[in-house]
Amino acid sequence: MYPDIALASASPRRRELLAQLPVNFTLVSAEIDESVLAGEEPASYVSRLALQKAQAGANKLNWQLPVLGADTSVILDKQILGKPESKAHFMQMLRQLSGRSHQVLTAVAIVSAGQQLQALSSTEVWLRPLSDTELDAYWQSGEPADKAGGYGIQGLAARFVEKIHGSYTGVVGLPLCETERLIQQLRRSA
Ligand SMILES: Cc1cn([C@H]2C[C@H](O)[C@@H](COP(=O)(O)OP(=O)(O)OP(=O)(O)O)O2)c(=O)[nH]c1=O
Repeated sequence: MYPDIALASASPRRRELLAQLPVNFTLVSAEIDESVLAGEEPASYVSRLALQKAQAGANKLNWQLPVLGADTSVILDKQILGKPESKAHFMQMLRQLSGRSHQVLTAVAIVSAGQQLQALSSTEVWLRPLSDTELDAYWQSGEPADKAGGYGIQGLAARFVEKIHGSYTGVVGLPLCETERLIQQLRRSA
């Protein structure tokens, strides 16, 4: 069937989540520079990146299809934590996240030739205290490497999570409630 939308993402999680909505989609790659700008607030950062991913995807497709982009970051005391660059970086991040709560922000953007739609999902996640031995074993699993904040709530790190307040799918990378709402808005305006 002809796709309604393109997903500008290399993330298998986003692909699986979007497949849960009644929408036909195709994939497009969109590499962008993910550096944080000087003085940039976390919410502005994730929103800008989601939009840039969608725009980069739309450019590749010559704006023939609406394109969806998303970005997830872990925020601790206004500090933006991206993916771990090394084991040392991972240990440093998870020691900071251990035994307290942090925020996970996921921004979603849909761009088409005529419009730009955006949503922001914010979730508070509480991790229990984590020992260095547990963290070492978790790093060896390979799971943390491609995850913002160095953990995956949907994977082996599930047992570290005491509670969450907000959107589970938002933490995994694509808040489905907000995303479906944006797709409906797009259809209404078509
Ligand atoms: C906190 C958390 C993040 N993540 C993932 C979601 C995102 O894929 C990733 C954050 O990196 P992003 O830069 O948002 O996305 P990405 O590089 O994986 O994919 P894209 O091509 O769309 O840019 O971390 C989880 O899978 N589980 C979690 O619990």
